[in-house]
Amino acid sequence: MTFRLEKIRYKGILHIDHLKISAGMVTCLTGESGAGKTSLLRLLNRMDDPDSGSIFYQEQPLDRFNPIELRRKVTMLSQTSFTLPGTIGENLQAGLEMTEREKKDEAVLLKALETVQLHKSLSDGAGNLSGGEKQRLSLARVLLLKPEVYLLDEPTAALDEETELKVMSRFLEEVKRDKGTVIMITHSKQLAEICAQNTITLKKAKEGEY
Ligand SMILES: Nc1ncnc2c1ncn2[C@@H]1O[C@H](COP(=O)(O)OP(=O)(O)OP(=O)(O)O)[C@@H](O)[C@H]1O
Repeated sequence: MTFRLEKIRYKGILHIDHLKISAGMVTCLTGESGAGKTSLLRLLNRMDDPDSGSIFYQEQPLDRFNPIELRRKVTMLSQTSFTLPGTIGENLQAGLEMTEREKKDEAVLLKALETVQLHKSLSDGAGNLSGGEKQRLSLARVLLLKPEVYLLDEPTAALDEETELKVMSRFLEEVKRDKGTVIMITHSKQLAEICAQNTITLKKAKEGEY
């Protein structure tokens, strides 16, 4: 078990009586716009705390974790991807530096780009990448961090369907090899059908069990 939520109430947005999320699996989070999917991900790495109820990570209460340390293990990739000034290579290394990890060799960076199907050179500038390319760069950046849990908020929304499936199947293969856990918000039914081992569907502010 990775996460267990009990009697969670959050700002009138989330009412979750019981929810368990398994380790080493891909869980897709679906539900209509405004149902609270992003809010739920933010609770899981303590970007926000619930108003009441308990969340456990590996059976430890989440509020006992230092938020910064927790986010090294449970890492969120937000809906809006960003790039820093500089090259693609520098952008990849920056993710490692910002989280106080060792820099990686070029071969490792190139392998991450290949996984996300971003066919660019490490010395290319990151500023001119398209929205979909920036999204893939962000995916490569988080992949290099190798967290225990990946919280992905619509990681491929800017990609066409064919590229989305190709990128995510390779990305998830890589994560599974490292026994990582993925919790991913997606609006793509096809992506959820192909990739998800579990699906959680949130409903708008209604009492209920998931
Ligand atoms: N910190 C906050 N305080 C108050 N309301 C908030 C807060 N964060 C989000 N909301 C509201 O809570 C609702 C759920 O937002 P959330 O972003 O979690 O939904 P979502 O399911 O991820 O939606 P989408 O699919 O459109 O991204 C929205 O109505 C949003 O405006």
